[in-house]
Amino acid sequence: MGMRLFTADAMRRADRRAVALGYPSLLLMEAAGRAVARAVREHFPDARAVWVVAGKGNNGGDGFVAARWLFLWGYRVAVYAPDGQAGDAAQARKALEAHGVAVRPLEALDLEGAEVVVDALVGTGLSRPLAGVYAEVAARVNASGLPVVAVDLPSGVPFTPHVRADVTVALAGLKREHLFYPARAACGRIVLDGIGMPEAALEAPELPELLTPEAMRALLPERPGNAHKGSVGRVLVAGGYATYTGAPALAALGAYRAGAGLVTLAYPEGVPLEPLLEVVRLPLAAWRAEALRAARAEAVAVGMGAGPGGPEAARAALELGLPAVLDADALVPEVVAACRGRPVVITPHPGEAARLLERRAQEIAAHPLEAARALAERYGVTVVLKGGPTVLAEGAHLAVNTTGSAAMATGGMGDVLSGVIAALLAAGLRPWDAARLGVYWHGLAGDRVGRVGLLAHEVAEALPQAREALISDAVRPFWV
Ligand SMILES: NC(=O)C1=CN([C@@H]2O[C@H](COP(=O)(O)OP(=O)(O)OC[C@H]3O[C@@H](n4cnc5c(N)ncnc54)[C@H](O)[C@@H]3O)[C@@H](O)[C@H]2O)[C@@H](O)CC1
Ligand SMILES: [K+]
Repeated sequence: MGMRLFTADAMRRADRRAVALGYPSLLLMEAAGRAVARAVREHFPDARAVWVVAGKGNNGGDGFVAARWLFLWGYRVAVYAPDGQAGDAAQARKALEAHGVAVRPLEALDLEGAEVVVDALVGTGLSRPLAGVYAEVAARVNASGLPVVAVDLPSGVPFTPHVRADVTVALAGLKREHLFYPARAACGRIVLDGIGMPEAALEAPELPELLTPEAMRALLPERPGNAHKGSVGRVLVAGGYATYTGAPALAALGAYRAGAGLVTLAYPEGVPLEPLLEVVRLPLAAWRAEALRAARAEAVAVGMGAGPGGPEAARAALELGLPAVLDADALVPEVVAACRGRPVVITPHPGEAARLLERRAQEIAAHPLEAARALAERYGVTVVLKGGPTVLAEGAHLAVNTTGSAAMATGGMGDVLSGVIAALLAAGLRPWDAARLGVYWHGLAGDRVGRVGLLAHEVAEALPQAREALISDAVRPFWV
């Protein structure tokens, strides 16, 4: 089973399924609280005094459990919470108080002497922005500068105000707030703990898939020992325009670094292309399919730096009937609308997606999952909606990438990605597999180069070693 990205509702359903399977919910809370206590011990090994702020729901219950274990491990512990817990959370509170640990009201919060704060005010049960004493506690915790370990989610996200955590212990599964900004920025380092939740309870194929190293490794095309340059994928890159001489070259580089055997670059005659020794050049007087056939390609990437010639280049490339990646200047509604049901991957950024959906780019960026799904529905193609994180859609399937960083928001990065996906299509992968693996691998390569100042060609250069790392099991997802 692939890993899924949960919403609060979906996690509640998983909870109920676990209970229906016979799994006692108090055991989940015990495991959750203990995982939080362990996270405190591991991430702040020098701390001896931990203050816990807890709410009325199960998130608070996890906080009481964490406080009990920290107390038993010899920490100085102070716990602040309102009265009125019920069910498991009330039990967890009693178990803590049985050790003689007093729970004081939130209003009495005094952070003097604390070395770490555990934030267990609210988790997935948040129903409105924090206000009153909760908002005050969040503000005081933030202002204290003390390290914060959040239980499941930093309390208050995705609204403001919210707690800003250094470590967030995600329970049972990752939620949207752990992946998407601005909430993600409040999480700090994210560690996922399974809390003993039965696998069957977590099965939720309707939810977006999270791209994991295991799942992506399985998609890597094999490279037979007797491969030759014509047998592992021939890619045609079509693009370029007066001032955009680097974009198609970067796509060609991406395709080669992702394993293509031969890359041909078609571009308008007279465009002074960046030199790339290994690329076969195909200068054209006009964008015509007959001319492009000469490349004998198995997949095509079109649109990178094509300027106003983008739509024409795309029409000619699509006439070849090959699996295709449409990017940049090829992403106009009339062109994409002709691709329904064909093996076509489109790779818009929010601005291009806005053009295709006739919406505002801010709207797309604020609701990327919904936008990717809408694009897939409207155009009947495989969608790669680039962003932090990149979101993918095909038919009813959604996926969210887990590699890459804001360092990859630089010129040419998307061109490399188009080349990578085209190489994977040429190697025989289905569009959904080529798109998911391409996005994941590209991000992984970026992560290996650095966190700021990345150049697109460096990311392309890092693709082979990222692949080696993936194959040799040396890649850990960000939540481990
Ligand atoms: N399967 C799971 O994921 C498990 C989840 N557990 C914990 O349970 C949490 C969810 O528990 P609940 O559904 O009880 O919800 P929470 O405890 O997250 O929040 C609900 C409580 O917060 C109050 N509340 C909501 N919005 C508020 C606001 N703005 N200001 C002040 N109070 C507010 C509600 O009235 C209610 O008392 C998870 O985040 C996790 O920490 C664990 O106990 C173990 C199992
Ligand atoms: K919390």
